[in-house]
Amino acid sequence: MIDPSLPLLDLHRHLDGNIRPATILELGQCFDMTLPATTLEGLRPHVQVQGKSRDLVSFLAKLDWGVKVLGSYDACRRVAYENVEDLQRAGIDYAELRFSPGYMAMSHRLDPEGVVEAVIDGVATGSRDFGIPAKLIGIMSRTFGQQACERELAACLAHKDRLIAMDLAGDELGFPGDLFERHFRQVRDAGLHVTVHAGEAAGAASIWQAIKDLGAERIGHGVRAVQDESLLDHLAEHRIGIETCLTSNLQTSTVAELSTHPIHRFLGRGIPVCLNTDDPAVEGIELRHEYTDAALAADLTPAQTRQCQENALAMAFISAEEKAALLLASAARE
Ligand SMILES: O=c1[nH]cnc2c1ncn2[C@@H]1O[C@H](CO)[C@@H](O)[C@H]1O
Ligand SMILES: [Zn+2]
Repeated sequence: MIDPSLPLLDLHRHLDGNIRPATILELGQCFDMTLPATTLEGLRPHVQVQGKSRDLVSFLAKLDWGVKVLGSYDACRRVAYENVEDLQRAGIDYAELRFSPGYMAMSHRLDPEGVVEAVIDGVATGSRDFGIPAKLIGIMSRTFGQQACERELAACLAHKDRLIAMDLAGDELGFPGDLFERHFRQVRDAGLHVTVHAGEAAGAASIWQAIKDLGAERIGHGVRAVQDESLLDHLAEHRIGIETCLTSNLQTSTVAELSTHPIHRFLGRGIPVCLNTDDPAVEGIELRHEYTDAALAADLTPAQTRQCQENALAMAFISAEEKAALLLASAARE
């Protein structure tokens, strides 16, 4: 359930995991590409998870067509802009949109720094046109290795004043966090916040590593924290928030069913947890679904979903003034 007197925030949302199927079709035509289908219905199974994926890596393959059609910086600007329009349509009051410039640049050999500029521009224009505040988090896609992540990071740091944080995403089992310690040293030196995808495909040790060695202030997914009591204590004590994505966890087969999702344990231990979408277009859901249907399937009470809304505000990488403004705006709507 969503409490309308509190702001609705999505803190874990991949902009490049939220490219509209209709836009994929149009851009594919525009760049003269052969797509797996020529109609929306035909394309959907190639760009949207149907039921459950076998594992994280097969889920992630569904994002590929979305970035394959990014044949120009204008195309990148367009999907960034549409992402903000989607926030407005979804009734979201503030979002932290994350994107992997190297992944977006890859298929058409664009310059990742040009992609960063296009995304910044598209989101800024969208924010202005749709009246939704949004901030950007740069992603290093671990799936492509240490060097590719160096290049992604350099592209992001060239525009560090327009980003609030850096993240590490992709194949957690194949590319463990210890490969990226020097990358995150640069991130911290640049004064950016740190959030890391950890404890999704790998275990609690991956979360400890993200906190201790990469400097994570928030954890994406963090499902496997439940394996380690001392980690649960640490998360609660140090106010390290978990960005939970219920439907994503189900679709990646990270959890077998939502009724046994560890979010209850996290909330019960006083760990800051919030609900998020992850890759809305790929999952075929929006944030409202997470707060209603998915929350219901996970047996969350209205008091608990309300707590998640409050936690999201506390966890957001924005100033106290910006948080107060969001609270004020939602209170005024009552
Ligand atoms: O649920 C997820 N877990 C891990 N990595 C993810 C997830 N969703 C998307 N990406 C990764 O983020 C980058 C694009 O923003 C890509 O590397 C994609 O594989
Ligand atoms: Zn994610």
